[in-house]
Amino acid sequence: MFTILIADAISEEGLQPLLEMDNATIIQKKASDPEVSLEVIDALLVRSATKVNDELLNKMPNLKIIARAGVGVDNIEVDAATRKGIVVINAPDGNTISTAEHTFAMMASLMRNIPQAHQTVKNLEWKRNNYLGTELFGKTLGIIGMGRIGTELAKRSKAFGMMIKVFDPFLTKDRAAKLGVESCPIDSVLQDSDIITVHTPLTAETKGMINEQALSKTKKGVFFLNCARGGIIDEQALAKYIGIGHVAGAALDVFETEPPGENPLFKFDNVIATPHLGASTKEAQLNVATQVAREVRLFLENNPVSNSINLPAISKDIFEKIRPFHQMSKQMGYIISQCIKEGIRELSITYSGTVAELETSYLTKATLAGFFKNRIAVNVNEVNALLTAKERGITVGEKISADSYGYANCITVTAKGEETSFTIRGTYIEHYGPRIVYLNGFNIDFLPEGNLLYIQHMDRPGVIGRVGRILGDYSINIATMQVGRKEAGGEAIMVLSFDKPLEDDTFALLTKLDDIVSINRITVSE
Ligand SMILES: NC(=O)C1=CN([C@@H]2O[C@H](COP(=O)(O)OP(=O)(O)OC[C@H]3O[C@@H](n4cnc5c(N)ncnc54)[C@H](O)[C@@H]3O)[C@@H](O)[C@H]2O)C=CC1
Ligand SMILES: O=C(O)C(=O)COP(=O)(O)O
Repeated sequence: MFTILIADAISEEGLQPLLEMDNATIIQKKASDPEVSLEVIDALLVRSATKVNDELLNKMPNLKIIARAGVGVDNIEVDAATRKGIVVINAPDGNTISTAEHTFAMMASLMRNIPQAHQTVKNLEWKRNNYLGTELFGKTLGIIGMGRIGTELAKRSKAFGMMIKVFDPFLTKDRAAKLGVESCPIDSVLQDSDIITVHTPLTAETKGMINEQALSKTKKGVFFLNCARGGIIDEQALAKYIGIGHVAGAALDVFETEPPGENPLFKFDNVIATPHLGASTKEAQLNVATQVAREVRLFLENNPVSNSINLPAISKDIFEKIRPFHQMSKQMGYIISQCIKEGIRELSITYSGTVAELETSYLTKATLAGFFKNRIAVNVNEVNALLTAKERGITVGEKISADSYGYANCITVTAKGEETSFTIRGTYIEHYGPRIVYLNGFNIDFLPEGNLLYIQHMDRPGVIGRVGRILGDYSINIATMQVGRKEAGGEAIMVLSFDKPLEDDTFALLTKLDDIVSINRITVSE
């Protein structure tokens, strides 16, 4: 049973995929509501109002996924979520049109003084001479950030006869040409534009990117728009430049603090504002809610998600192909972790045969997840596997090899510690399942599941019998048993499986037997 918290106002109609789940309880309350038991929540859905910070995440140990029903994830501490292995997803294109339309509406309103004039009419005033506007036609619009919203705004503005200059370091010349915009350095956008609008995410790099220095490079009489994020345009600097009459006006949908409270910009009649309404249309809200609700459901039902911020996208088709290897990789990581008794400094994984053509990086992360399970307190999964390895100084290597040891596919994992190293190899056989075919120098063949006992011993008569006798004396049923050796009379291994975990006292007796080199209890769950 899953518990899903919808912490902000999200379209009920869009939430249908979640509401229809019969194994989920949906709670629609603020995360700060004392009635909400944060510790049981599996999935959290938010818009921009809820601040998902480390403090909140620490109260949600069961949380597996955070869904942002919108684009900007600056209200979510993605690094903190990643460290905790929590997947973060958003709805990247559900509100693009609405936000582009809102930006355009703000631009048109600003240039024609519509909000100010509207208010005077309602106050029974008729001040036609106070509101001389400016045409959009023939003006240069400077767009900083030419992503989805910037692009849709450019299309609409071109239809109004505007010239478009764009600054976006990730925009290629080809794409700019296709869109009919001029791609140029930021200073050129600042110097030549009549109206400047920002459409970047709020990041360390974009925060305050329109500061006093940038404003000083603009034309006198320039207009500014911010329908992206408060803070991209420095509010104090903007107020100063409006105050001295350099900036002719500004239209703002977003603020450094929301709600903004007292703000130096509000005293200017040529500043118009909306309360973060860019995405507030019926259509956008239905789109974003449906997108995230579908993704959260897919995720909870163990399927891949496409719009993750901290996990590489993987299609359902590809995921279906790697699913068996994914499980086997986790199992191998988990087995290695129980066989090598020290901390490791290196984990290298070699893929051969058909598996080498699949998304191997996902499998590498699964191997690490298996390795860290039970070694560290944090839940490690594909989201935080590489980060966790890095934090612990473990080098992770991935190789493709042409030698698949006669199998259609195989994965070889080697872990190296200071003193020891351990190698395991597995193959997946269609209609038969995963098999471990090599353990630290020995060919073998066993199913990596359940309660296993891995014994390294000398290949001498009676060893297997002595092990069997102790198990028999304690009424322990051996489900399967596999043996392997390099040469007669040398070292050998046996791997046994049981229906129940082996008790401590039985295990202790086995460790005392002659000719046993090492003995490991291994549990492979999932
Ligand atoms: N007011 C509202 O209600 C809404 C606001 N937004 C905001 O709008 C932003 C943009 O949304 P989309 O266009 O959908 O995102 P997007 O990811 O499609 O586009 C962002 C663009 O900014 C560019 N960029 C990143 N760093 C840059 C930099 N330092 N300088 C110049 N360009 C840079 C990227 O290359 C990308 O092309 C979102 O991050 C969000 O904060 C989004 C939706 C609604
Ligand atoms: O999608 C975005 O980035 C937005 O800013 C929309 O925010 P909201 O969901 O309306 O709080």
